[in-house]
Amino acid sequence: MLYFIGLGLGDTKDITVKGLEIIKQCSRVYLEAYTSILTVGKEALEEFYGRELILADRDMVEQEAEEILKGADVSNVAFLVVGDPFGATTHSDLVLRAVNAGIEYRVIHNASIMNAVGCCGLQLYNFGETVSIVFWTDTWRPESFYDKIHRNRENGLHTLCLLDIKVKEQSMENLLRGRKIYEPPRYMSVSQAAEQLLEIVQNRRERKEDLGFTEDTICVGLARVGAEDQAIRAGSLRQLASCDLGGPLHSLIVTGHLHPLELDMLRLSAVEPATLQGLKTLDSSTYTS
Ligand SMILES: C[S@@+](CC[C@H](N)C(=O)[O-])C[C@H]1O[C@@H](n2cnc3c(N)ncnc32)[C@H](O)[C@@H]1O
Repeated sequence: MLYFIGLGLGDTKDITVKGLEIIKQCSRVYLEAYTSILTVGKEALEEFYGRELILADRDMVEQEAEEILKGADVSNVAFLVVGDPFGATTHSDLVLRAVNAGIEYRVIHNASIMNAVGCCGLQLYNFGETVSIVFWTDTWRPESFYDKIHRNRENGLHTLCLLDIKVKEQSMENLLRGRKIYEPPRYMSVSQAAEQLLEIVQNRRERKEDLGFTEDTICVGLARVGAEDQAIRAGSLRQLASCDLGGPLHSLIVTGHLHPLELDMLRLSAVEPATLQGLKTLDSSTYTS
């Protein structure tokens, strides 16, 4: 059996009892290490689970999947994923490979960033399509995520923006020389994402194009959701561009239509209370309906 086990978002202890019991009786345990991270690190997980973990990077999962599947038809193998195994990243390819190889699989779910963002007070029902914001380079500066956010806002919906993670990247020089030397990992911060969005707003303004949102649109920055030191900041896009939320991982929400209850929740984490002050509120009796 191949088990896909979600580890949750915070620390070692967020694994479910069921997940932990399964890990303890698996012959091999892989830790997927490229779509998300737990800031506690691999060693802390190994100590808590009492098991050695095999790091599974993108190359291993995408090109050497047979290695992971080896023997899973006669013994139990676990594939650990931070968050939920099917939250944002589906790992469908590995599921299909297992099924094609006649290997049974089972999923042990856990909290995902896809639902935990509700902690900022925005209703999960009011979110549209999730987008990924990628690190720009000198020569590659896509703007497609801006259009998706724009479309969500036209429908009054909030947009969860997942922010780029770069692990095991090679510099152009090392790549060309075939040297397996990797750059330090990079995790996009809320301020970096907001900077890129502000630049797109500016570009579109110069090109006199339709603006889906501006520097004054209310956004929410979230960092290390689920961890003891999680941080949430609500403010304008411009304010979030100069907001330091500390270590990874970060997510950004661009709000759509705000219900008064959502607005009151956002006020609890306002960067600058005055920014959210002018926006309309409802009489609190409305909340109970
Ligand atoms: C591919 S998604 C995560 C998928 C993961 N399996 C899950 O269910 O949460 C990775 C992105 O989600 C966001 N993210 C994940 N965990 C987070 C956390 N604890 N706090 C804030 N953002 C987080 C970051 O933007 C990160 O780059």
